[in-house]
Amino acid sequence: MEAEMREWCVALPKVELHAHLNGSVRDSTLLELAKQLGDRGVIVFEDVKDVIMKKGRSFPECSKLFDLFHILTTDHDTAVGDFAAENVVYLEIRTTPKKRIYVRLLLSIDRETTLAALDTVNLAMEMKDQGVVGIDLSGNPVVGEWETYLPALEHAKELGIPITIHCGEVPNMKEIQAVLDFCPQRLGHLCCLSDEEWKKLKSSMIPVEICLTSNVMTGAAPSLELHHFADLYHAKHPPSLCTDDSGLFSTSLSNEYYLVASMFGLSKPELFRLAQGAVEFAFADDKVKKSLRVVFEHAAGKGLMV
Ligand SMILES: CNc1ncnc2c1ncn2[C@@H]1O[C@H](COP(=O)(O)O)[C@@H](O)[C@H]1O
Ligand SMILES: [Zn+2]
Repeated sequence: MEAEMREWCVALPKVELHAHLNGSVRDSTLLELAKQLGDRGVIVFEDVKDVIMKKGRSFPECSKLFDLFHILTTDHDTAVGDFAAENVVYLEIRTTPKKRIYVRLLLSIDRETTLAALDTVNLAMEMKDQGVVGIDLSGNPVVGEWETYLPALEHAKELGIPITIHCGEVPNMKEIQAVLDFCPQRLGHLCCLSDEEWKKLKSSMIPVEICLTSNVMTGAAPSLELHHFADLYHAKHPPSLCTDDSGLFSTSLSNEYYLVASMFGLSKPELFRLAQGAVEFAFADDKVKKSLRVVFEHAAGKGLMV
């Protein structure tokens, strides 16, 4: 039964709206990269080994890892980095497609690098016909002030670039209220909201990127059972299930769907509609959304809903 449900969740077409590129690198890959850097004397492998392999991750531990990600993934050991290291300035990379997948990029403003925020928005604008479809605000949630990101985010809004914001991973009433007032196209997390903010969110109908495993692992949510997904879902507030950092938290999008089924008792048709609904919150253009709708119609036609 459990295995059958897991398989069904894998077969279900899914739309991922909240995945950090470097957070999606597997820990075995990170370990391998760290080992190579250790061998070359760039880092001390023994110092980082335990951080990479540790399972429960508080925010301070996550931010330690974020710093490490930065070193590991900008140190030219990744495929694209190898080309960059030898001054290749334009790269046409080819791959044999196994299955059809649309990939779009959101550019993240990192809370720790306020100065780059405006440049990030301008870059997103420049690259809007090259796969970049939006802006995100993320990074260590206990760092930085909302006011310092606001001008760049306002600029993005004026340019018509869709925005999603990490909000309420830690209790920060002032910022949560300001973010809700800002009214981005999507919001991520929303774990630590007061009753009043909760009400405001629900009346806004802003879609929420729900990251169950991430929230439980970082301690942003008290437990899976008590996660606010259930409340939002029953209030018919639009949620979309996401992984956040599938590598960092050893999860997958199929697993997040499975967790919702096993923890909150959603049926297959309900899970199907949850996945299907996320198409409408994607930042991709209408043409892409149209073909995604067809993917779900076909899947329903093939009897996947039951
Ligand atoms: C756990 N919850 C989280 N909260 C906030 N920011 C997070 C995050 N998980 C990841 N990131 C952000 O994504 C970066 C890694 O991917 P990229 O280098 O951008 O591909 C991290 O450095 C952090 O800034
Ligand atoms: Zn995130």
